[in-house]
Amino acid sequence: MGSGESENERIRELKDFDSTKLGVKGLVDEGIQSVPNIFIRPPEELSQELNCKRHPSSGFQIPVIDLESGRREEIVSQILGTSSEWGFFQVVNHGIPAGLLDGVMEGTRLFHEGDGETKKELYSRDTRKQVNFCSNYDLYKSRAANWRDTLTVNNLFDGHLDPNDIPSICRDVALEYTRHMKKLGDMLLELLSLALGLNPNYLKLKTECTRGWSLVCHYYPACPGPELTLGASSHSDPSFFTLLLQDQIGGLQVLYQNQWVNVQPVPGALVVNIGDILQMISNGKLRSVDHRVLANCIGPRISVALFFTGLISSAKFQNNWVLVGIKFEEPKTVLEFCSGPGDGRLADHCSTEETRRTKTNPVAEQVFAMLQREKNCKLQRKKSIITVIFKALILMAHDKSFSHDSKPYDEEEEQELQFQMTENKEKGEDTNAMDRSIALTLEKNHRGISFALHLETPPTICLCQSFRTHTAKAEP
Ligand SMILES: O=C(O)CCC(=O)C(=O)O
Ligand SMILES: [Fe+2]
Repeated sequence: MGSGESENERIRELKDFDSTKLGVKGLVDEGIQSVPNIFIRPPEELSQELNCKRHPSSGFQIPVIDLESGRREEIVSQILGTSSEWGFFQVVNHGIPAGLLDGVMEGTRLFHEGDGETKKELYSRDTRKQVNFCSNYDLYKSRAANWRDTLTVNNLFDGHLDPNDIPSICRDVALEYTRHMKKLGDMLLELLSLALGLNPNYLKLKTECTRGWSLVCHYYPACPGPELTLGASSHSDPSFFTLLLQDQIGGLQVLYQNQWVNVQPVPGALVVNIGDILQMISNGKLRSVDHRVLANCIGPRISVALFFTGLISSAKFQNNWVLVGIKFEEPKTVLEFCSGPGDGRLADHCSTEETRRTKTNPVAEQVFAMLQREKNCKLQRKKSIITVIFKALILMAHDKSFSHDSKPYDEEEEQELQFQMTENKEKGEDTNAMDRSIALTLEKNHRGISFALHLETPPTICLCQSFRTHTAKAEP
């Protein structure tokens, strides 16, 4: 079979799988005895894997932090140490009732093992829908599908989540779980702020990141050929940070010193991992580390992740964040970050030697000048200005000089980082709101970070949310 033909065959298989709307669990229920081709990892990846141990027996262990032990300073220092070294830690004595942890796992199991019709109705590839069920959000983009199904509940817009959209079988427990976890999230944000040498309320007030969240309930069915596929491919989380509850089966691995290290299940513990945004705004002091989940023949494995992403909401605009340079390569960092005139505290704490030296940023100044001049211009014009700004940001990330009159970027870079511009959907009394704020998504590697640009005085670029955008496009 020629490569064109085999590609067509693959797309047909993907579509067949997708159209069942029952995910991997549906395949298993049908009694399949081997792993279908669409799930099999590329040969070079598999052979690489065989060269290193799939189940590492190294002595490495992700730190487990007891939140009720000893002095706060000690806990803060442990969190700083592990967040900068591993990007991961586990917490015990976190205050979430054991019954609630069991309840949310059971709710997840009941949903995934429950009524097929409910699953079909919720099946969608639109990751921004408030509630959706899906197998492999990146099905048509990834090289191999993962052995996993997922129910997602999104609370990304202020007060927009209608509890009735959550499947009744897990509705109450999901809501109670997120209420409790938000409190824990806020407590961890205090510790993370202290770890960065900031006022304990700093990250909570500046990012409001625990107000917007995605609850992601994974189900990894038992797999007939676990060595051929993965439960979740290697990725870093596009969140501020993530709180994860896993069952006792195991399979989650973290990349540490170029080795995959198991995140050993600890009864009652929650896994905390730093996401891309916290890595960026801390200029890499806190690390967002790649992790993955192995497929397993003794499943199902269940895990529940809560991504704190921040709200998409005008409340963010009051923060006056100005983000003037980001870097997507490892280590992902913000080259320059400040939060409005006279308040560059986070930048002061986290900026690199280089950004500290060049306190004012020529690109930022040009951007501000442009925005000030164009404050009352039409939406179309604003969009083109924003495009220029983002090209500037990328250029900064690539360390090139930028002039708004010259041709500021090369086409290849533009292709690599695709722009998607969306008008801010926010509705309200104020009919001008849409004209005054524009959301924009910067996408790389099928993941996106979205920013909102507010054209009031002072003009601000706000980091709104980071999310996987790969589902928005490329569905054949
Ligand atoms: O299931 C797990 O243990 C991890 C899931 C995960 O990494 C994610 O949802 O981003
Ligand atoms: Fe993850």
